[in-house]
Amino acid sequence: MGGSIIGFGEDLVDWDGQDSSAQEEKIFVAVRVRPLNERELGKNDVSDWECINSTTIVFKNSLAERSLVPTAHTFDRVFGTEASTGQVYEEAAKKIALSVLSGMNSTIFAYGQTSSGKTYTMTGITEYTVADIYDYIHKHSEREFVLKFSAMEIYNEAVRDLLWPDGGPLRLLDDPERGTVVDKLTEVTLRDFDHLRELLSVCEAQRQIGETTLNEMSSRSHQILRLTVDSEAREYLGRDNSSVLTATVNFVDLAGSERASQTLSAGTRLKEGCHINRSLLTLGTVIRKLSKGRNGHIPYRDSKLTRILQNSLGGNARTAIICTMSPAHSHVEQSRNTLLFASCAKQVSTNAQVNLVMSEKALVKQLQRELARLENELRNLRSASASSSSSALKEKELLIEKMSKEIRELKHQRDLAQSRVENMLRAGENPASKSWVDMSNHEKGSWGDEYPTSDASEMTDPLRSDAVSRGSHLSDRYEGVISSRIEDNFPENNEEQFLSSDTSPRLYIDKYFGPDPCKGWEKMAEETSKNFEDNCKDVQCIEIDFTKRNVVSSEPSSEKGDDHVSGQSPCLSDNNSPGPGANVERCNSCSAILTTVTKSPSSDEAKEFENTLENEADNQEKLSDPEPVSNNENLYTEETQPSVEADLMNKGDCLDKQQEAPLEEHKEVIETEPDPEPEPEPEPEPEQEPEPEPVKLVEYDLDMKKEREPDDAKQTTDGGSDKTQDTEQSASDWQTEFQRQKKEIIELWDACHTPLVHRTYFFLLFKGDPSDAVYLEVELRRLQFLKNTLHGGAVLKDDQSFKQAASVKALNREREMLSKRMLKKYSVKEREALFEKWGIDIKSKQRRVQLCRQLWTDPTDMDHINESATIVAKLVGFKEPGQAPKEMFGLSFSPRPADVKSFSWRHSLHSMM
Ligand SMILES: Nc1ncnc2c1ncn2[C@@H]1O[C@H](COP(=O)(O)OP(=O)(O)OP(=O)(O)O)[C@@H](O)[C@H]1O
Repeated sequence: MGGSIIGFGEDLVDWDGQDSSAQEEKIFVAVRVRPLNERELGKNDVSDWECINSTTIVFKNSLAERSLVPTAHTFDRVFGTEASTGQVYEEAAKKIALSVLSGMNSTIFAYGQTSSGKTYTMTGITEYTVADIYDYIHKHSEREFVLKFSAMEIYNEAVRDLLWPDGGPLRLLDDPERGTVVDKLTEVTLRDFDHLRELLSVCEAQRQIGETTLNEMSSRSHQILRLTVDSEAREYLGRDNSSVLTATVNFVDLAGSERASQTLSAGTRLKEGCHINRSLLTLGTVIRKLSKGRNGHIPYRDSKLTRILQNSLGGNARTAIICTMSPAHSHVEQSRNTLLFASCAKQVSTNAQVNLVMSEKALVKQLQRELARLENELRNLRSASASSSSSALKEKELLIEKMSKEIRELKHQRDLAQSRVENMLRAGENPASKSWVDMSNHEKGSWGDEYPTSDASEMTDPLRSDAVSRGSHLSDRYEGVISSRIEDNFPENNEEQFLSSDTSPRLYIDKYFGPDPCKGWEKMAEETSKNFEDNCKDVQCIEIDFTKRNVVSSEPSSEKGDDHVSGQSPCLSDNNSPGPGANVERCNSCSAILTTVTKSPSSDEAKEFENTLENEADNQEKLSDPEPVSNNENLYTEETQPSVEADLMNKGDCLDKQQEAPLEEHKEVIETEPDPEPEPEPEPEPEQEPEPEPVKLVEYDLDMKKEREPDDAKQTTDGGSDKTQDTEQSASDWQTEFQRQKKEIIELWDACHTPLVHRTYFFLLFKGDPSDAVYLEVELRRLQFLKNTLHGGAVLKDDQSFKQAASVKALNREREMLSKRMLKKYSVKEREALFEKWGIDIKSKQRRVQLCRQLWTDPTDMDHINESATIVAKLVGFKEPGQAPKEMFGLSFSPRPADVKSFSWRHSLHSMM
């Protein structure tokens, strides 16, 4: 034997290096010319045909006839009169017949006119094949083989069991998986070769034979001998991962076509001849139609012969047809018909594949492996994207560290200032204490009169000096405001109480101005810092170019605050080129936070703040306004720290909203937002800026948080700064994008021939939760890569995912495997309902396969997709739609990012592309 079976065990099996997956190949067609028989020789008949080489037969008669018909015919193999049956077997039948050992169905036909040598040839081929099979079995003890034999004949359109001839005609049934099945056909498990020989003898004896003028022993029926070979590696016997190769080889000895005039038949023979000719005519029609590319209806069902042999006629069995013919001139017409049939058969393709029957557990394991592979792919993609942005993350961490340091510094300075104030008040040694005293004396405005703002620089108090050095007199104003408030409300003669050692002005501030807005600020600031850190980590993939641009272009300042910005932001770079627009939002947020913390207040802002304080009703709200703060303006800082915190918190809240807002919106805002920096002429002139200044980006964020100036009121209203609205908008953006991405993924699945179980798994996993964004992205990226790979991109031929994705055949196999599970997973009623729903005739053949072939075929129809996913989920055993089958497959997806809610899918998608 020339071939060998390799890869036993779990792997598929090859024969002679054939691919184990389904393969399309043409029917192998050979022609055998028998010698002139005695009758023909007795009539001095001459031989019209000659095989001039191993593939060509030529007609060698008169010139007149030669001009009308083709004289040379080429086939896969032609055998002249001298060829032995052994040779015919070796060169035309063996390879295909023995495919049965590698799990492929096969069929060997003999076709030809009566008395041309069909039975003579097929008997030999059957015996040679069986001998080789047993020879193989003996040489391969590592596998356990089970051979089963059955035999039937179709006589006058009735199917007879040759191993149980008295059983009466057999019915044909349509089985969705196996095709046409002969009901109740006897199948005998063979003990050994001798057992088979005995059975062959029985068949021979049982077959309908009659004497005709042309053949004393003419077969009056089509005979089909069927040998099924199951094999399983002994090593895996009874184990979970065992799988069985199972295939059938058919030996078909057709009845011979005949002419009543030639056979001089009448009565029974004539009737037989009619049936024979009719079924052969159908066979010829089937072959002719198949040879033309299966256009139109293939009349398999017109005869029992073609119904039974449907799998061999353009189906899933490797097929060889040996056409026998007489060379006699008297049969030239029949011979030409035979060659015409052979020529058509040559064009017909079959699609054989290895029939590997897996155990349930093996099937689950295979699916498990597939899912594990996908999980691994996801992980790799994720880590690849993470590492690509690790430098950005580092910068963010540095920034966070610096911010924390700054906060600590601010806290320290605030505490220091506060204690100084209190000490001074207690000691009554500075103007502040005087103010309190004055207040108690009801000297309205005395503070402001005695210590006008312009004179503040003359004071020696370090706090004031510090404030003055910053160019701001807010502390004066602030205290003045406090004094006037207390003047109005403080009870008379309360000085003693007020100045008592255990009483702090803060108590009064609390009492008359509401609770300390700074209370708990440190904690909140720390938390905010932490949140910010998390957010930055979450968006580690954001691009930093744009942010860099912001900072570089920020208003130059010698102030410490600006140093903070330039020293700690990841945006620090001299790279002025704007980054991708999609990253603007996040960067805005980050830089805005920084700027809010570090920016010095302007005198205008101080005034505004003062006005704010004067408005008691709005006190709390105003204190929370995100006014810029100087880290050195202690009092001011103290009172405005909540602004920083509120701003930070607002940033956090609106982070996603900003990220998901369309870029255009941002551009527009960037270009139209007024510059809040103090200007002598504060008229904003955005059009004067040819390019949006980075500082404006920062300002945009600030302004998003604070109330607009009165003249900006309209803008504020129109700007839709309402947080709820933004949140809703953000949610709706996400949903829209989610649906779009899901649709794209579904289409890519289809284009990449992704396994249905995989599709279903992910489809059910994605429920529209923003926390699934990362999975959605990774899957999308994976598919886009695969699609590029499949459609002309850089192709890694040996890449496993490429092979898997590219395999339509694998997908077909998966469909078939799924169809097998329908019996288990659906009741008869449920199946019937499904067939009806999916437009499949409940009596049609292979209806379960038909249904599974329809699953996931229309990526544009979401109802179809939903139903497909539901069915696959049920077949595979997902407990319920939406429940990821991790338990079943023993999978544990990597934990999701801790804060995926703030993960910007849009940003990461852009950054990954
Ligand atoms: N290649 C051959 N060499 C020698 N004898 C042959 C050859 N082919 C056929 N014969 C003989 O021709 C006769 C008819 O052969 P066979 O019965 O196989 O024909 P058939 O095609 O099966 O006919 P039918 O269709 O009528 O059953 C037999 O006696 C057989 O031995």
